[in-house]
Amino acid sequence: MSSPSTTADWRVRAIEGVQLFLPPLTGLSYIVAAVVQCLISQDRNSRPVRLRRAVNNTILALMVIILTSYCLSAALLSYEAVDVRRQTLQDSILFSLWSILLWAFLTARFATGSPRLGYPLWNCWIVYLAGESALLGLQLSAHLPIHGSIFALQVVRPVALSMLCGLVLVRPFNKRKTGSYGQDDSSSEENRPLLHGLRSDTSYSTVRNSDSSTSESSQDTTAKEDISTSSQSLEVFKFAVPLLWPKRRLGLQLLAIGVGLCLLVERLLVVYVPIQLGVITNTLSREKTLPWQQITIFVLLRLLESSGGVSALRTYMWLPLEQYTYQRITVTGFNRVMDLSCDFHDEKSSGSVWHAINRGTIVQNVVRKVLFQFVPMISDLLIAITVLHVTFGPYMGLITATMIGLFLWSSSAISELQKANRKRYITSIRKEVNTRCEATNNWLTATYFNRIDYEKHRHSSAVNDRLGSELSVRRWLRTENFVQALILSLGLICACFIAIHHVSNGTKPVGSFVMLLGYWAQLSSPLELFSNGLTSITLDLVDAEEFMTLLRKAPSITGKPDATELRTQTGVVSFNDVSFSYDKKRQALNGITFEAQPGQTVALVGETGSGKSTTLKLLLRLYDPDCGSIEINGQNISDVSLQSLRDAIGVVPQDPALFNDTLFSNLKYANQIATVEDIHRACAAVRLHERFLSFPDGYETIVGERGIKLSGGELQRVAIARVLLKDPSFVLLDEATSAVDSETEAHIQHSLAQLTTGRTTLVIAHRLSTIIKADLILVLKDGCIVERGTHQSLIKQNGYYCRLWKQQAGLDTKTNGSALKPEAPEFVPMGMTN
Ligand SMILES: Nc1ncnc2c1ncn2[C@@H]1O[C@H](COP(=O)(O)OP(=O)(O)OP(=O)(O)O)[C@@H](O)[C@H]1O
Repeated sequence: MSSPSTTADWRVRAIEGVQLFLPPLTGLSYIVAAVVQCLISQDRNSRPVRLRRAVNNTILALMVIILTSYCLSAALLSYEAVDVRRQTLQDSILFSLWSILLWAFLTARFATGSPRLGYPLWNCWIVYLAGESALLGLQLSAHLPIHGSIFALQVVRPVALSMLCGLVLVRPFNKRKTGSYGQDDSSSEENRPLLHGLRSDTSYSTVRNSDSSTSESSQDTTAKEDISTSSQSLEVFKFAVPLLWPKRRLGLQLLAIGVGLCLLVERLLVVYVPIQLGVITNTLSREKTLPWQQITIFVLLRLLESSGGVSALRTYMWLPLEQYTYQRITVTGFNRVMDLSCDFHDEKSSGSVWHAINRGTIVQNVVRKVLFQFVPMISDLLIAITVLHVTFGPYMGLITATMIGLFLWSSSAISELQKANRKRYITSIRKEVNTRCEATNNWLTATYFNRIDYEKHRHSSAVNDRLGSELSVRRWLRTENFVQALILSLGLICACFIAIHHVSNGTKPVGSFVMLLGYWAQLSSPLELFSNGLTSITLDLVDAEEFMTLLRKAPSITGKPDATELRTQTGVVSFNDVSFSYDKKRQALNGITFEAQPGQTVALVGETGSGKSTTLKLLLRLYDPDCGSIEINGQNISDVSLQSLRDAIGVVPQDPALFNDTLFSNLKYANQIATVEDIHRACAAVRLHERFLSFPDGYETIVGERGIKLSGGELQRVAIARVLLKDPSFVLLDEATSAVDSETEAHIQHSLAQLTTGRTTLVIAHRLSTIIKADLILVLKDGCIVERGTHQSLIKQNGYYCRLWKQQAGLDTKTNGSALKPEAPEFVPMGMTN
């Protein structure tokens, strides 16, 4: 072999340039493509494609061939370099070593992760194909002397790369059905978008939105776990940053800028402290006098770098920002839950919703960890590689990069391995919280059935399950730490050899060795932080995503932007051929048509589950009908604002609930501008005023959770008093007298008569005796109106209503001795008494 005669040839320079820049540029393109892919991951078409085993193996084999060819090239070139000292050889060896590092990473990623194709990988293949082809072309045209086997390896690589790229070209990017290379990935969990099901049909998905909400919910967790931590972080960032940036708060924005500057200064300190230490050592070894000036600078830099220095200032400035973000996140989460529609609230488990709202602060944690731990860590690593590369030459840079690569790869590989453990851990935490919530919420039921011990046992086994799964996660963490410590030590040994070699040769001063030790220490801590942080951030991300799910959930019932106010002056309510189904499988209402004239009372009767409550829910727009329309005074209720609609309607529910507050506050809840006199008058109307005054604390009596400290009759009358205070135009009564004895019922009937006077009323009744004077009685069966008319006309029809009436009469005769006693209380609207 002879040295090239045309070293000044531009082609040689071009070869050097390609060899120098190809590996880092490809690495960079991989990162950029990964980020871009993650940013557009919501777009189904851009998601990576899961591969068949055969294609998978072919790709893996080709990647291994390329990796091996670089290993062989490095070995052959090194062997050649023993005899021939030539700069181009050194460049080629370095190029091979960097390529080994890159391809080892790509191959390991492809082999250990669930194999999938995506832009990042395609990108690397294409860039490398271009680079290797250019190298080959330049080498041939420059007539550079080249070893036969090295040349053969140089030819093998573009061929293998072309085959890889060919696979990309043959395989349609967006193929969704089973094709020559891909499986139908529409069902693949791996290929679900990050926030799969989080837009409208979420893990909190409603029966209405999804036929298979349960299975989807459980798959959600799996899908979330399958997505890499980095892409999850980006998703959280995309979502959280607009929420966390203090818009229109100049003071806070300045603080945020201050925090950014502190981070920058901290990075500069990371560079300068070890350099300064090296300078002191060099001065000491040269001059044998104390370099006071250098030492003072070093001490100052160390002070600034310590936890009492710049980082303390950063933390100080971060505090108001942290409070701001907490306020925004918690308030936004709570507001969203309160704004969601009835379908969500029917479906939810309160434990998981509270958990999700509380865990909203995790979003803040993720942002904080990424901003203050991960971004600085990455920049510290890049700085360390650059400084060591510049100080000790390319091999030191290579060793540092290899060590970092191995470290990060082992972290993510172990993290991948403990995916199942982590999933179990997360599930067990949820189970523990839910068990606790359910048991305490249902304490009374547990007591009725003497199941307190059972609940205690259930809770304690949930806690044990949680602790058990936590133990395996923590054990894996220890293993991870051990592996990483090993990698760090091996890296340090290699680096020390290179540094000592330079120092002993006299090419570098002793100070550079001290500087290396300083950098290594600086490298170790962020890397260890990374390994611990990765697990905690993965867990945080699952929680953060749960919170994001909540925020992304849109209410299914909303007011139209051009909604008008409801006109309530007359008070006609009409249902026009209304049909509705909760789950789109079973009809709850079918072709309901009726009209309630102003001030009239329309009664809904029928067997249980026939759709009576659903009719009232539709009028309140808790749900929208699937077809047909509901009108009030000729206005379709879906065209008026929800606010004005619900303002106009008063509801006395079957099972009234109060807040755990005083009687007075609970009554005032119905009308914030009601005076004490108004409240007393309303209570007097329902015959409760005297009774409340007789309580030791009077109106200040705390009613207990959901009003547990009041009797059923009292509760029902408080509900009526509240509607009286609200003074609505329409009244909906759902079994308002269901929980009372005959005497109380008589009182309540009196109150109801007052309440319904002049108001259009829809009333649900099981006891037909309470509605015999209603203007219109609708008899429902299986969601349809089977009979309609007044009591007398329905009895004359001798149909279903008549049978019900007779049944109840018989039942009443058996139980009370009188079927429909003439004195039995009847629901007689005030307007109908004469
Ligand atoms: N949130 C819901 N999700 C799914 N199905 C529901 C829901 N609420 C009610 N249903 C179903 O819709 C049907 C009608 O229920 P609805 O509550 O209107 O009956 P009802 O006539 O008021 O019964 P009851 O007299 O027992 O109160 C029932 O079959 C019920 O199981």
